[in-house]
Amino acid sequence: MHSTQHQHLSAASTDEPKPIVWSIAASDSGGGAGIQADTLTIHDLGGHPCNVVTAITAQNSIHISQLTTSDAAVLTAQLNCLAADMPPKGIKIGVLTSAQQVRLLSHWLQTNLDALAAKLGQSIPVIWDPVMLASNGHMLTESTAAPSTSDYLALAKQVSLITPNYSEFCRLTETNHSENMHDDWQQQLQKFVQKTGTNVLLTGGDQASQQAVDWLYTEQIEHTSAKHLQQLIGFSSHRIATQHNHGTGCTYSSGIASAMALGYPLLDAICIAKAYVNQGLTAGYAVGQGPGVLSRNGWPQRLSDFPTIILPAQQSLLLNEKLRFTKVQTPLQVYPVTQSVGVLEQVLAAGALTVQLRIKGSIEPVELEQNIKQAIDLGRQYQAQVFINDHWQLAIKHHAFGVHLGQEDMLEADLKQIADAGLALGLSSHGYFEILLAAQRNPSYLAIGHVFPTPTKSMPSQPQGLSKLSRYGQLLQGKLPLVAIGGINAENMATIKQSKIDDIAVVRAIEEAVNPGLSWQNLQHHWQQNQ
Ligand SMILES: Cc1ncc(COP(=O)(O)OP(=O)(O)O)c(N)n1
Ligand SMILES: Cc1ncsc1CCOP(=O)(O)O
Ligand SMILES: [Mg+2]
Repeated sequence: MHSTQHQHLSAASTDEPKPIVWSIAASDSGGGAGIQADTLTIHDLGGHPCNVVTAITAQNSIHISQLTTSDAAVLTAQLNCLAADMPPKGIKIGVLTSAQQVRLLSHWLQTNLDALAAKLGQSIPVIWDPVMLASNGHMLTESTAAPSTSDYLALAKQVSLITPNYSEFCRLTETNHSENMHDDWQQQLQKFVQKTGTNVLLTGGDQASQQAVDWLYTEQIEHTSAKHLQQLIGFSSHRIATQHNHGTGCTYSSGIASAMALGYPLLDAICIAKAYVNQGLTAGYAVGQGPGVLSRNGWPQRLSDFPTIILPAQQSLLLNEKLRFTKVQTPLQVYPVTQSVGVLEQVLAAGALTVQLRIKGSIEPVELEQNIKQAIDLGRQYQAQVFINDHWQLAIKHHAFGVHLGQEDMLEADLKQIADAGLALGLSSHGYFEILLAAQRNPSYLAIGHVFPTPTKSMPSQPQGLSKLSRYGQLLQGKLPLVAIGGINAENMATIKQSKIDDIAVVRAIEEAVNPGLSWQNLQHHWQQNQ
């Protein structure tokens, strides 16, 4: 790659305006948690931090010696002043010390959030970390003016996500807290989410298990497959043994707010923030005599820092067995995807070694099977890798080289049967969450899309763009073949090369060409030239 192209890519990501993220939280004079942890997180992940200080603590690494609450006028002045000039693309709420503060903020959000969102032309994610107790055991709510459960409920209804640990969740739901959560925590979680209409991420930080699992119960999430709504989803990582964990919860919630402010949907933002926390804990360090703080090392890029995704409703994905799919034998390079057996034959004759038959719409079963069989026979004739989209049973029946499945199909199909039949498997993904979920199935290649806007398919996700694509490329480079798809053509294909993605898949660039074979050769030539 030319050095000018490298410069172009880094300039493209740094030139983007930094999204403003508000942290509404308490100051930690020790610099490990609260406003200070949020500010470091927001900055480290590429946002501009703004602060609304709810309280000032005199605090070191061992204890809090004083807590001074901001009064209503001070709180309101900060909120209004920022709203007038620095509207947020994400908000994180931390310590609120009193019933008055909780009520004030509920009311302020109810009155102002929609107008701010309208001004920005997008919804504003609000992440509430209902911290009530500091990690050193100090109460952060005033005992004489503690918020009631109905105060908390009113605020819960104004936010997009709440991130309590188990004991905070018990306080929010008025359940008794024992050492470990009660057996019925799943029902409690579901009930609370249904009552408030708000997503809840029950964090496992205060549990003792070897795996640190955070359980999300979803309600409404923008730009996300309907399959993941009203569902329980686990985000699991090995618990990192360190005492330098002061500020973990603040970092997690402000990390989610920052990633959402950068345009990642909620499920992706949780993956990013958890990886950021794990990265910080791994290199945590002491700053006083007590527990130390998380290290700050920028955007997480190590796959091992990212969580394993658990979907309890999808029994097929709970298989412990690692499935082995046939590997792709040659790089996919420019990978044509077409609904026409005629086009498929033309690109094979022109030299394409990997192609996909993607038949959509209503078609007689007999004709469908005939088309699939013809495509597979052509693959044999040209010694090419023919993938069949969606129809995995027919692909197995007629011994295709491989099957391509979308995220939804992946949850329904019998992947073990595909692996046992010796077929290759390509999986689609649209962002970090789906990438991690698909990568856990060990596919032969992973498609990432849609990179640019495309009329070929309507999807809940938004176009990924080149900055996000580069991040996915950095995360997975060398781990499995990566294919970019969506809106790619001769004019923009060179920009994809900068993102460390190995291959590209195209529909219209081939199907709409007067001569599909020649078009494939031209695209392939340009792609190889940019090596
Ligand atoms: C190479 C490649 N990538 C992505 C897709 C999309 O597959 P899927 O998500 O199953 O959507 P449909 O193609 O079925 O609409 C693909 N076909 N090929
Ligand atoms: C099937 C599919 N999946 C993600 S984008 C896409 C369509 C890509 O089509 P085109 O190359 O015409 O933009
Ligand atoms: Mg499909």
